[in-house]
Amino acid sequence: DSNISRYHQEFHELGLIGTGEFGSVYKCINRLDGCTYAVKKSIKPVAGSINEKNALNEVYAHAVLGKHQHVVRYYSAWAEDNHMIIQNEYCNGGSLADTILNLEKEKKHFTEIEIRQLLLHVAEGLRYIHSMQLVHMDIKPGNIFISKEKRLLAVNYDSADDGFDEEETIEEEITYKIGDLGHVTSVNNPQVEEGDCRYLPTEILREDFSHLPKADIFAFGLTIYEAGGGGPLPKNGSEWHDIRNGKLKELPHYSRDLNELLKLMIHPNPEMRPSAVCLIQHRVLCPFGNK
Ligand SMILES: Cn1cc(CCO)c2c3c(c(-c4ccccc4Cl)cc21)C(=O)NC3=O
Repeated sequence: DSNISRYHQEFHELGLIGTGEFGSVYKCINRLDGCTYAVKKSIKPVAGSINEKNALNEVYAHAVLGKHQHVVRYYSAWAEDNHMIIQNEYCNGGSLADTILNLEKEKKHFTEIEIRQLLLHVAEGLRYIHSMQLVHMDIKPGNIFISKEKRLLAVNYDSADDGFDEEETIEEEITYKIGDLGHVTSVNNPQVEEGDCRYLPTEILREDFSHLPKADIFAFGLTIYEAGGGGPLPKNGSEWHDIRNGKLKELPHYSRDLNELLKLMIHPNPEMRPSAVCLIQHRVLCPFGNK
């Protein structure tokens, strides 16, 4: 019956995990399958408006980008009492933006190995999206979500005199996933909804949409630069232009190779930036030469 909300019928709301102009996101347990989901509720856009086009875009993109381990999974979407609701995979480790903030607070940084793992996961997700002739158009730390899974690695029994005592070695497996498909569009579609200006390449500002996948690579390069401690990124002004002229501060904790790769990813000429496929084969990501 229409006046009982499907949302409250199907989900037990655990709490608010994010708000913004996009709407509000709740951590919910599905009453039927007992699993946890991230559910975004946004005001239903006016029929025929840009917002409605974007809202439908997001659902179409999720439907096309079915299951990939480095893209946040979509389960369902529906409209009720003037709201649009989308039910996605819940990633229990927060966003990359949260991690970067926490690292800055504790004066810590990602190791080069951790940066490479982040690069590889997101490059895999981008390769999949681009292989479907789609582009994300809003890659940034706030849209990369983290799933942490504890795994029992080993159990050691050493029999002390009073019998067994076992030691468990638990490893935490981290998976990065590309989320928020609200700006996804097709490679050949001339209508582009610009993403966050801090990660926007100049050619998009100039409405040159001839190399859209490379706009994702540009934003991805600045995302890694921020994860490596190069942030916070300018929204405008001379610093903004310096970056678009290919000027990036050296990241002192990381290899020359990695610093060179980031410079290539934000190259002013989109054709000079490596594709997602090329990134995955890049020696920085396959340091042991396993091509
Ligand atoms: C603010 N926020 C925090 C989280 C949890 C991270 O540990 C989160 C998620 C999502 C989303 C999301 C983004 C865009 C569209 C729909 C959703 Cl559900 C937003 C999220 C999403 O799709 N999956 C999430 O885990």
